Amino acid sequence: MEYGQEEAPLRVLDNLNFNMERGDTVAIVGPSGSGKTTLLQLLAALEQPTQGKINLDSQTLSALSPDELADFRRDNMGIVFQSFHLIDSLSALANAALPLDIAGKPNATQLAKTMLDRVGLKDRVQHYPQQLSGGEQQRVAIARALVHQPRLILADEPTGNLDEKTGKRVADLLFELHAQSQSTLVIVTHDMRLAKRCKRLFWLESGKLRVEENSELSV
Ligand SMILES: Nc1ncnc2c1ncn2[C@@H]1O[C@H](COP(=O)(O)OP(=O)(O)OP(=O)(O)O)[C@@H](O)[C@H]1O
Repeated sequence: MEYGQEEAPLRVLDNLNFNMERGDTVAIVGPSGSGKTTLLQLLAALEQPTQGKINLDSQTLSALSPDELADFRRDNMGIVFQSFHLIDSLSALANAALPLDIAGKPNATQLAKTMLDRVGLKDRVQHYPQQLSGGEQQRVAIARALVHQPRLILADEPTGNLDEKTGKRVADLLFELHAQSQSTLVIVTHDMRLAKRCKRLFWLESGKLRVEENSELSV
């Protein structure tokens, strides 16, 4: 994966080749600037690889048009962004219901309420993002990412902005929801305690990937 102009491209990821199994938990780790977010964006098809391809089950993501990609993402992925990306003009409930609303599901509000309850925000459903703490906003973002039970959950530094206690709570929640839905969970993190809760560690450095099976899984 390269960024930038043709005459001076910046090669961020170089010849990566890996598989993930359904139900896997993967932590993407590595120094700042090593391409962790880039890799997550590629998996989310928010960026396209300069060379090579990414398949999710039998679907090659780069073969899809932007509209098809948006539909594919909506149906199959839940993305938790580092800076939440909540919509300020929508309540917590409307934010959490968004993926289902967009997909035209009739019971979107009820499912979003149930999900907000599960993330401990039953009493905050009518609050707007600016009326919520960082941890609460992150939990709304998780509820929104998981409300449609995606096959693939992608989370970029999901605990990065949170204090230790809230961070642990948010991480517990991600793993719990992952276990219940048998989805594949991919987390970008600097936090090795969080990374070690994953079955596999993807170490990125100087554009290369080293995959390590986690023998000391600490859930
Ligand atoms: N849109 C872009 N255009 C040009 N260069 C980019 C772009 N996005 C990222 N980069 C560069 O690619 C490299 C990898 O960035 P990336 O954000 O993937 O790293 P990271 O490992 O997630 O870093 P951090 O841990 O600091 O968040 C960096 O050198 C960055 O400057």
